[in-house]
Amino acid sequence: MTKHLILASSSPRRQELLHQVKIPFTIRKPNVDESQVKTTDPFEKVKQLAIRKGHNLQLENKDEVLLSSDTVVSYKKDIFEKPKNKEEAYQMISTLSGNIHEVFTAVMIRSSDDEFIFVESTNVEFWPLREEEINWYISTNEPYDKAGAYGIQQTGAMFVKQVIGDYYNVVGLPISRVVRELRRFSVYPEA
Ligand SMILES: Cc1cn([C@H]2C[C@H](O)[C@@H](COP(=O)(O)OP(=O)(O)OP(=O)(O)O)O2)c(=O)[nH]c1=O
Repeated sequence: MTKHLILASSSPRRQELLHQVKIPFTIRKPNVDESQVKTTDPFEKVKQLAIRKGHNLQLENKDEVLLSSDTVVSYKKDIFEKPKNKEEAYQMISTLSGNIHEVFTAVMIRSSDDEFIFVESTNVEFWPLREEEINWYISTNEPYDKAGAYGIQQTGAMFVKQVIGDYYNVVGLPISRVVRELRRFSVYPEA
């Protein structure tokens, strides 16, 4: 029997990507204090955050399947989440300038009798950036709701020299793998 997806996320990108592949869903927003997760390892961090978001909400019946997710940007030993202000946004983008960084997204899928979590990683290379273009980009206000202070799917595209791995993972959900894993939970696209 087909089950119904509950998206435990307020990210507009995750909603758009599920719409793009025609998976019907209902949004239920988790309320999680992300500062409780202390690990400095990006793989562990996204995993623990996705688990917290997923377990913050109740499954209301056996026909529901819940999906939660978390994305961070990582360069060398640093983890970049959403910048809190202009200075943090500048610091993040200037660190990424001219370098290859990694984007980690964890996805947790759970039903009343099963649970599965995976982490996908994508490498992104930025062109060397000028101070003026970084400041101009920050003035568009695009960085503030995005891990690493850029949106590859928006104006941030102008920084990207190459993407190695799943592009959609950078946007916040590795959608083709998600479709495959959801099938195992009896959640399918609808025409
Ligand atoms: C790197 C990058 C991140 N992002 C976004 C994806 C995520 O929405 C956000 C990382 O923050 P998250 O904490 O993963 O997600 P969120 O707070 O937006 O939503 P929720 O916790 O309710 O699921 O950064 C982009 O949109 N484009 C990009 O290029």
